[in-house]
Amino acid sequence: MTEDLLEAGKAHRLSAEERDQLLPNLRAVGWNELEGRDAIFKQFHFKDFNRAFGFMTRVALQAEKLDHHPEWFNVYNKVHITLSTHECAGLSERDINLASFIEQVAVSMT
Ligand SMILES: C[C@H](O)[C@H](O)[C@H]1CNC2=NC(N)=NC(=O)C2=N1
Repeated sequence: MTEDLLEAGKAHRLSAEERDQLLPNLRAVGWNELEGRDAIFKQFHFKDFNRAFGFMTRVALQAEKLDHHPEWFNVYNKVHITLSTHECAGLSERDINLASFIEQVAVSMT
């Protein structure tokens, strides 16, 4: 696996310029910045628990591959996800990449 894929190296908190460039696409599909914490958040709704858990399973396998894991909450068909990077105590490119992957999976599950 390439270093790119594993995103080896230290994560850095996104600069204001990087945020201006990277966040609008995610905002457009329902991701929002949390207040009081440097993280992004989105609520997903699926048809039923099977779809929700299938979605979570696919995200979990990718998260493990990337060594970057979501904070999430599930009840029945709802999944709430918060993304942030512990290493830099805030939002990094790893969160943007995982959010983009999560969007692809969500689209394929709805
Ligand atoms: C030791 C291990 O590499 C780290 O704890 C990884 C695991 N998963 C992680 N997930 C998230 N969201 N942020 C991290 O900084 C992080 N770090």
